[in-house]
Amino acid sequence: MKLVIKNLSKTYANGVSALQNISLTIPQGMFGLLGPNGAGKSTLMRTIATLQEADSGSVFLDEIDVLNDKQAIRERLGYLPQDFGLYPRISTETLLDHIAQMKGIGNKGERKELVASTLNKVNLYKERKKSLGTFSGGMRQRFGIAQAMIGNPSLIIVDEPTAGLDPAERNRFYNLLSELGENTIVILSTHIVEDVNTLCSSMAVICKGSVLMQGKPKEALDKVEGKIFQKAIQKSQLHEYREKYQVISTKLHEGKLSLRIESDGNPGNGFEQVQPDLEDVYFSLISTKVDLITI
Ligand SMILES: Nc1ncnc2c1ncn2[C@@H]1O[C@H](COP(=O)(O)OP(=O)(O)OP(=O)(O)O)[C@@H](O)[C@H]1O
Repeated sequence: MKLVIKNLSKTYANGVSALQNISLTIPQGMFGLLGPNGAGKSTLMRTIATLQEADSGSVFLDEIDVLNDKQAIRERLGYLPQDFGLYPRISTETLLDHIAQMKGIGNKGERKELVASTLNKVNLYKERKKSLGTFSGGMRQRFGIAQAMIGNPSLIIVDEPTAGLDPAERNRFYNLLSELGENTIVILSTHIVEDVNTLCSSMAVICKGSVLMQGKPKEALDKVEGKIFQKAIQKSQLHEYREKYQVISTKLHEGKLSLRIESDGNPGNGFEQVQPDLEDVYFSLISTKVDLITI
């Protein structure tokens, strides 16, 4: 099973070109879609989820023509949007039952069992009588996954799901997602590199509506191997260093600025070579398109 996106473009009425000829092949497993704010991730996710129209291009889930056979894809899709609307006063159990019904599970007994087992999987069974309005952010996201996974979808889309979760909830959420990735396509759209690093066997980076890379995280790392150097400088020296070097990221550490640069050879001047991580890959790609360096 794979999702094949070809030459997808979308320009909004205000002239913003959110997707510019995007082509991606997404295999089974967890796929990370990384990009900064405004990259076009949500536009792409909503288009695949048939919630908005593209101007041109095609999307196929195996033989299903996603953009033209919306009903067929909706039956096989689980979607957790970025702003997940809740019905604050309805109990968790009732709402999930309702969603299962909408997804075509007509038999009441079968639905009851499915709702119970799904709530168990996301660790909300004990909370089943509580209304969603009383949930914490992490509980809400776990409910969001429950409603996305019900009905056995072959494609699951989750849009920036870990924003605002504490580390324990984030871990729980990671575990849930990685289980889902075992026999479906799960697209995880995020600007958090750590999410992709932890979970995804393949990935893409998009920025300003274009694909900057796609492949396996390991292949992306190999491309910057031996090219990342680090040095601590004073904040006031940043401008001078940016003139001389290809600065890809900065981090404040104990009041000093830890600078990471990309260089084909050893830059000298007190720079130390470091083992690249996925964040370096991401910043190296993104820095060609947008300036993310601020202090
Ligand atoms: N309905 C809309 N009308 C006009 N412009 C829009 C609309 N939705 C998104 N945009 C613009 O399209 C671009 C891509 O937005 P999109 O929400 O797809 O990005 P994103 O990668 O999901 O960003 P974020 O991480 O901030 O959610 C942005 O410049 C955004 O301002």
